[in-house]
Amino acid sequence: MPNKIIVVGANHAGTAALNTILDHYKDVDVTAFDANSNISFLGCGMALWIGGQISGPDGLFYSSKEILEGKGAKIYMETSVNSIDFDKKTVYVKDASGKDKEYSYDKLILATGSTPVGPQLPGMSLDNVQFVKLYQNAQEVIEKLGDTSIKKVAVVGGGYIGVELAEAFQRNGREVTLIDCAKTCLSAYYDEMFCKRMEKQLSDHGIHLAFEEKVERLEGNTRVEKVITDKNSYDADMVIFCVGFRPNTKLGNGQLRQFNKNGAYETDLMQQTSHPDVYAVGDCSTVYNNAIEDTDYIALATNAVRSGIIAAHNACGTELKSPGVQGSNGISIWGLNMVSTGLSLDRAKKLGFDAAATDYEDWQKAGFMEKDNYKVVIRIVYDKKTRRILGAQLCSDYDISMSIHLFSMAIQEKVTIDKLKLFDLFFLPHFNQPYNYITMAALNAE
Ligand SMILES: Cc1cc2nc3c(=O)[nH]c(=O)nc-3n(C[C@H](O)[C@H](O)[C@H](O)COP(=O)(O)OP(=O)(O)OC[C@H]3O[C@@H](n4cnc5c(N)ncnc54)[C@H](O)[C@@H]3O)c2cc1C
Ligand SMILES: NC(=O)c1ccc[n+]([C@@H]2O[C@H](COP(=O)([O-])OP(=O)(O)OC[C@H]3O[C@@H](n4cnc5c(N)ncnc54)[C@H](O)[C@@H]3O)[C@@H](O)[C@H]2O)c1
Repeated sequence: MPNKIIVVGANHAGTAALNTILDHYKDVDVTAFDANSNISFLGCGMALWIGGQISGPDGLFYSSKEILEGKGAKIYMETSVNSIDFDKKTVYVKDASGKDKEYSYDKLILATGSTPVGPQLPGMSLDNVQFVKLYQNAQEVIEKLGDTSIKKVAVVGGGYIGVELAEAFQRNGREVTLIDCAKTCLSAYYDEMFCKRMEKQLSDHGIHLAFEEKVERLEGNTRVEKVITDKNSYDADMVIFCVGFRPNTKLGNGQLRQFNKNGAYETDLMQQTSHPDVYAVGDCSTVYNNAIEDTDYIALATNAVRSGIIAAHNACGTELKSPGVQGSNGISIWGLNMVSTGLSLDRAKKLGFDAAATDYEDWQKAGFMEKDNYKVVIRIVYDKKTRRILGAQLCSDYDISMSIHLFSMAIQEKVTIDKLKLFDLFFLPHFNQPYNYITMAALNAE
């Protein structure tokens, strides 16, 4: 077992690694550095906070320096790791008081996460042009929203963050324009028929949609006033950019093997990098995607936590391999719930699969259940040659979120669409129908 483990970055992935080491390996000397002043901020709460759906940010943290130190770790906050000598196994840091220090390790876990993509456009340095990632970003936006002259908010990027924030700003009493260069919102996660349903939900609630538009510049004096796209101009007192994340790999650039698509640290199933003593976890690293049966980049808190646990056990000498991931995800906007896992039909085809989809729409519960009964739309994507399930999407005003886990497991275990046809699903009128839409969609598959 190694004596000394250093964890760089102590947000979701780093905290998961630290907790695993502290809970299971009593004799390890574990030290963590984080450049920020807080640990474990749940970014998912930012929209709920802005939209007034929760009363404040207090519940959005589940760990702290004190909690981790109480379990035996040494935690240095506001301490940036500036460089690493991977041969000498030494990290070089600048501590909170500005002093340079160095620390040696036996095993290193990199959990340096990601940073929001910032397009290089004229006007990006104007006031009220915001990014949303850290707790401090959320605080700043909330503080600025105290200014009632901020009436119009433009959200650039209609992915998960953008759609959630569009709802949040509208709930907050602002006029919202949601801009995306793609044809629709959430297009990385869902096929068009699901995206269109979300589009309708957004426009029914007053969000102005501007899709297939490319932002060219921002205009204003000191404060932003306009977003100029290749097709239109929108008045905006605040502009939020949420056009994706980029892995933060400054410390290992050129020294550790990197994913050809975006430079994330390439890891194996044990989260080990190209250097045997170095692991990488969370948003700075790759995962194995079972749907494509290959290495991939999927930035999610869930993957951060799982990869943190895996790296910690391996760094401490217990071999643990990841079963891979499916990128399962979900969103709930004004009560419209959508969940997906694996590949959409569109993405499967783009990746070269001979893919097909089987769709079904029905009521959630038996027809005689007059209350709280909602329509559900399901799509299951499968490979026509191997019959392997590649993905699934569900959409309803009913809470169908738990159904997606079945498909996540099916993709992980390489279940075929035919196996799903007579799969045992219970029936109780309070919950579902004897001819369950999952069964019906599978039975209808060609
Ligand atoms: C608004 C928003 C909503 C989200 N909602 C969801 C959701 O609903 N579900 C979901 O699964 N995911 C969601 N995500 C994504 C999720 O937050 C990320 O996938 C997750 O934060 C990744 O965790 P991480 O620990 O790998 O990286 P990060 O959260 O990026 O943390 C990296 C840490 O490393 C530290 N660090 C970096 N470089 C250094 C250095 N050189 N020295 C010291 N410290 C360093 C940073 O200070 C930071 O604390 C959301 C993200 C945002 C922004
Ligand atoms: N509910 C959840 O699970 C949840 C919630 C929030 C964030 N997240 C994760 O956090 C990460 C970051 O989220 P995100 O919303 O920033 O990324 P995203 O990948 O979900 O969406 C980015 C969007 O920006 C658009 N875009 C890209 N460049 C653009 C440009 N120049 N102009 C206009 N539009 C542009 C894309 O078409 C896409 O729709 C993702 O991995 C996401 O899955 C997950």
